[in-house]
Amino acid sequence: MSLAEVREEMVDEAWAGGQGGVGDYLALLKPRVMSLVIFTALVGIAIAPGGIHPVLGFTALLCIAIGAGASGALNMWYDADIDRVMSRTRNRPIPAGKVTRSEALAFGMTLAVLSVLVLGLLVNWLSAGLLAFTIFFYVVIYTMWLKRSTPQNIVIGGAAGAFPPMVGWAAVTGSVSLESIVLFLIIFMWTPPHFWALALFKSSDYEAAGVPMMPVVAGDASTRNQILLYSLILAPVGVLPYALGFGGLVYGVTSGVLGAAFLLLAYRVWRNREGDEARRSAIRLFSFSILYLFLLFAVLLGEHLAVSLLTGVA
Ligand code: HEM
Ligand SMILES: CC(C)=CCC/C(C)=C/CC/C(C)=C/COP(=O)(O)OP(=O)(O)O
Repeated sequence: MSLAEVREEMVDEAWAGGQGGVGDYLALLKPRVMSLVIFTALVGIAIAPGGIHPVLGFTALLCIAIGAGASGALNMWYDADIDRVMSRTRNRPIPAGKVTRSEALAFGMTLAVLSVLVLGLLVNWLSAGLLAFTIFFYVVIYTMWLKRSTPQNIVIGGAAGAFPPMVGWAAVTGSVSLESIVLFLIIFMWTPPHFWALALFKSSDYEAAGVPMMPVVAGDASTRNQILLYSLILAPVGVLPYALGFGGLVYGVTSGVLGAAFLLLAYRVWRNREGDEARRSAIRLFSFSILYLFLLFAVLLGEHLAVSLLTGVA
């Protein structure tokens, strides 16, 4: 069945009520992926200079979390046809028949509007504007446009995932400064190797769904070259917070070691092109990519908190 036929069939189902429970609505928020998005936003909030009242800081984080979840629900609303075809996603609430597309749309829109309004009214409008832009970028620019039209989809669209620390930083400072741009750049350079490593061993899924992901369009060899290229840029960009003085020595050393490990795994993906070893290398890089980003931001946060405690400066 083509995507157009799948979409047609789903329109007929759209107004029949689903039997979704709380768990299905929670799944619409893509909680596992969004947990790391939310963590990077938390770090943006925590290391921004000047500090913020804890209640407001918590409110900002909650709004970012709800906005991120809302964008996940809107992504699942639009991508229901693709999700039904791919083995990795066919048990999601919409293809599984638990939630209808219109229910997901209403749920996502309500949460998106609420998260932006509350952030604007209670914290500041710069961060609310950035949050609205991030949701728009993921749902409209990435999901509705680029994902189905170009193999550069995740390079450009992936910028959405890089905004959350900048939103957090803006919630505290009311500004966008070099530091938050560097945090953006780290996630921006990280996204292509993170996703293409997975796409290398899931490419048949994307091919079946007609999604022009890099390995489907340009082939595995070109994807491997590009993974290595982005990893070569990512490793030094990851050290920039230290070079610019907002990450301490512990961060400097850790980011250097983590960057070297990332590069080594990317090199192995580049070198191992055949059989089981190729698959294992790609899975290893994908899994490590998540640990890499988590540890990088965790060390930045941990060292910042430790120094603040020792010097008494928040
Ligand atoms: C356009 C950019 C991105 C694409 C296409 C992408 C794609 C994916 C896919 C397909 C998975 C596989 C499993 C799943 O669906 O749960 C995944 C897992 C994951 N991604 Fe990404 N990702 C992107 C950006 C990000 C960003 C920005 C973050 C966080 C900062 C992130 C964090 C994660 C995490 C934590 C997992 C593991 C989830 C689990 O344990 O199941 N991803 N990603
Ligand atoms: C604050 C805020 C709005 C944050 C949004 C952050 C964001 C854009 C994260 C992107 C991560 C993600 C789930 C990509 C999946 O791509 P996909 O949708 O192609 O993956 P799929 O095949 O699993 O649906």
